[in-house]
Amino acid sequence: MPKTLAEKVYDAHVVRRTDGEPDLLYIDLHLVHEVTSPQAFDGLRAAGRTVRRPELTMATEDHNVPTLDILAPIADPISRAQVEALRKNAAEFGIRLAPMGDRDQGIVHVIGPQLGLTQPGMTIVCGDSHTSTHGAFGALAFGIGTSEVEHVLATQTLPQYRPKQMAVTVDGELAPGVSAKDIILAVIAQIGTNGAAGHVIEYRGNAIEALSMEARMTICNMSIEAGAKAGLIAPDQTAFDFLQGRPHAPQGADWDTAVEYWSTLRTDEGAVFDAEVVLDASSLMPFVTWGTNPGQGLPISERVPDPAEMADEGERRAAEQALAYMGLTPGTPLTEIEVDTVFLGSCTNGRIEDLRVAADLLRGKKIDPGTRMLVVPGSVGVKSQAEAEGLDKVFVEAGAEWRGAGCSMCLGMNPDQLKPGERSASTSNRNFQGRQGKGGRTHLVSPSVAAATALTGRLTAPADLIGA
Ligand SMILES: CC(C)[C@H](C(=O)O)[C@@H](O)C(=O)O
Ligand code: SF4
Repeated sequence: MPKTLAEKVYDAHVVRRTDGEPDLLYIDLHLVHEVTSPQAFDGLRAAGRTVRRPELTMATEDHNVPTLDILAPIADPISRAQVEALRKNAAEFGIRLAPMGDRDQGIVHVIGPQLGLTQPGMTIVCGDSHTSTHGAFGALAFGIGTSEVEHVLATQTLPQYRPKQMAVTVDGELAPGVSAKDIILAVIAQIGTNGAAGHVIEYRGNAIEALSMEARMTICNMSIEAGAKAGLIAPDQTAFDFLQGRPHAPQGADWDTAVEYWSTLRTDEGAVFDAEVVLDASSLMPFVTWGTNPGQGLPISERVPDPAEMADEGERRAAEQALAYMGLTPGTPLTEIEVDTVFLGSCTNGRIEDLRVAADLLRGKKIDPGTRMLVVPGSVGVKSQAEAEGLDKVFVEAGAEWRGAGCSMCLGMNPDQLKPGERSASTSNRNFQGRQGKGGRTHLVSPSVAAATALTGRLTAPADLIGA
């Protein structure tokens, strides 16, 4: 029977299948961070268990780490306790850890691909919803809860039910200044934050095939914001080129064998999807969110929507609440919304290509004097690469702050936060109430919109900078 890519990867990892019970899946790679792992390790300890395959497990510090003064003790007691617990647990259970200051440290979803740990055809889990990022390589990658983290640590397996399959097909050519972030924001605006619930999304079509790995990761990263369990893309030459030569990628004859297998990882002709969504890339504009969930987004040329014009009662109420929280008035052109903060970073858009795109727009210019811009590389590796290319200088000369690696202002679990009432343009993936700090207001944008916005102090499309 013809199978989808996700079904192939899933079926290749089933170690036990019994009627009326979930399948038991083998897990190839388990990524760990400080927030969702302490209780899992406590559970192991209490049961006298060990980690079944420590060499398939890798930990990093990302959510709670400051991006300034990383040698000083972490001020916040909860953050400090979580980071210290991870260090103790990694040492006790024999797991590799990239602590603050280590050259491999960074956001868990940035370092996996960077180190070549993330590979096509794998099952990858982490106690973190944006684990879907790794699906860009044709891996079945998804977030798990802390009790599941404990299960994977103890057994290297996970009970699962077979997910449903959704195809998101994107054909056509993106206009200049329109990026992967705009594709995924448009998809979520179209299907809603619950639109892919219970499904694994496969992104396909020539617009997806034309994307770099960084851009594919941006798209897969936000699958969860459409409610999906995971998102993936068939691995191709672009994926193989990205991986070749990375520290954990196969080498020599093993590389050739791996590529041969990886090349079979595509959806068979005639495979059936439970749902299909189609998008025309050539019709897309830069997208920005106006509300408090990632589905509340519009092309930047539009105006703040009027809840009164929304037919659906639930949608109308959600929009009313969102606008009240965001302090926005219906009918305001989105490009007139002024921000005080621009955040460029996160596991959605904190990779080298994202920094390059933004630096290209900022080179030789100054950001708006009333706006602060934080540039936070997703990992120490991204930071070093950017510095080797002189991007840090471009940002600093433009008036932005160049920081250390971590989740930073993506979420309020570290010192980088919005103050109540402050408004950001942010390249991250969630605009929930209080996400970037209590009372903070978030507009999700692409890296190029972030840079253009930093220059003007209001939501701005890169195309509108021409001649400015
Ligand atoms: C802290 C962690 C559990 C959380 C997640 O699962 O996604 C965080 O990374 C986020 O982005 O909200
Ligand atoms: S960067 Fe943001 S979305 Fe990604 S793992 Fe960190 S907190 Fe979660």
